[in-house]
Amino acid sequence: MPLLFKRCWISPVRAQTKLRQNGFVGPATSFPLRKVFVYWQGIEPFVYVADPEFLSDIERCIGEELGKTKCIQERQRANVWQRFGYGDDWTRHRHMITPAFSPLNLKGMANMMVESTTNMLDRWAIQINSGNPVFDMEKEIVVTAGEISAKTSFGVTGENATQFLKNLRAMQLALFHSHRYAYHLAAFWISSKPLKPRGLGKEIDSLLLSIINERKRSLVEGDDHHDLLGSLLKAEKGEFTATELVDECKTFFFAGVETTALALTWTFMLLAIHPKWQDTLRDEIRQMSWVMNEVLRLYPSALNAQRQARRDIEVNGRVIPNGTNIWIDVVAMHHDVDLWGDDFNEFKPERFDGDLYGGCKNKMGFMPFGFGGRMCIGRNMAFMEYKILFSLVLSRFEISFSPGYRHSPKHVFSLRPGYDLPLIVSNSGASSPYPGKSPMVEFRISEPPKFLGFGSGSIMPVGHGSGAWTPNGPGMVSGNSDL
Ligand code: HEM
Repeated sequence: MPLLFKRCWISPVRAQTKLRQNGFVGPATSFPLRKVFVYWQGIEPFVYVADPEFLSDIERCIGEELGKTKCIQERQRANVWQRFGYGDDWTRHRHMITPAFSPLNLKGMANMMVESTTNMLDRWAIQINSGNPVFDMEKEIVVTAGEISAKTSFGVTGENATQFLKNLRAMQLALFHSHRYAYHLAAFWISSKPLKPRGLGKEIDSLLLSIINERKRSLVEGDDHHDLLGSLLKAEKGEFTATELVDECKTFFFAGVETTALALTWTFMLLAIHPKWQDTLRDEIRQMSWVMNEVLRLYPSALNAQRQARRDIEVNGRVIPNGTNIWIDVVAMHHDVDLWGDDFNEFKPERFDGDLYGGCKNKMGFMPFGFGGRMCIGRNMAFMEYKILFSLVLSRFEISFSPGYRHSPKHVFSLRPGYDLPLIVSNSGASSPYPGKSPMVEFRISEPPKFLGFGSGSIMPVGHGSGAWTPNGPGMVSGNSDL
């Protein structure tokens, strides 16, 4: 007992006193761990939250009461990156883009996903036959997810797609200043004239603008595109300015590409460690959702969510003053022993068997796609891409670890492997449950995608009342709309 007292009380207080004497100030030491406290970034107050109970109360707030944090908005604006979700007219934008994510529209995108994935797998087959079975899986996935995102966002294909992706990747490089990206992108730069990061924003904007103008012309002629831009143009009926449309396209691309690519990347790693799950998924595609949930629990693409109080908000009898930022620590909640139990650090997709929240003691403790009215609008699209990609991969290949892998997840904007993800890919010896054809090709031609879990309307606020994320639907039908 005295040892515990020393470790939990005496030592931290001593350390804190010493730090304060040396001018380091911050929240006071606390035992047990505080899950809600205030800290400052310069003159900006932040309420740190890793308590789902507290979050449940915040979630009741409507969209106008809780916006995105303005200080982060300023930083992103400076980076010519997405603006969606920050401005005062978020409601109008969200309404306008919602139909683009309808089940019918998503179904029209399945072909594009199948095509890009099949191209990747054909490349793999050639490389394996040439005697080199080791792939840097993160790079493979970033390239393919980027291609899928360019196609599904604004229908960019062929030569245009290649040039567009080069520019966008170069812009990502300029944004993230990460040596890892520099490495991947170098390959694209070698074969084309390098772009100056400063000119990139403008170059991408003008490329997008030309795509948008072309698409507006073809829309008049009755051309029907099933990508996100196509649906948006049909819905907005000239209401959006050219700048807004360009911003929207950038949002579609950036919001979808990193997040999905990382979910896929970490899944590859975990499936290589747990080959049993590769077999399970070959037999039972339904379990793909469990695996994706579990991957996003362990390695959430978005490590945190942020909000800003737009008026005084009452939470459990306490008031969060107007203007206060709220920093929600998603990764802390996803790894909280009190919420998940002793096996919280283990890869156990079966915890999602029959439970949308994986047995989490509080459903707000599992929020890979955010929460409330601002929850990720592309989550069903991500699920679709995930399922298509893995069903195609596993019907042809087996994945195993390369001894070169060094496990060191790194927080560079999102959570990514610190030192590549080298994996060995071999032709699958398993008997495919889909002899002669890929499962998703069948899905593509026959029926509406059952797993997408939408309600029936086109404008569907999500996550209201019922709490956090509802992968298969029940909470997705309209409730108290805060749109
Ligand atoms: C595994 C894949 C994905 C993950 C983990 C993910 C996660 C997230 C998260 C955490 C947010 C913030 C939600 C909040 O603040 O409460 C978000 C917002 C958003 N996501 Fe995703 N996302 C994924 C895929 C996609 C895809 C494929 C798209 C499609 C283009 C997309 C489009 C968006 C948009 C437009 C927003 C802003 C929504 C708003 O502010 O109203 N996401 N996403």
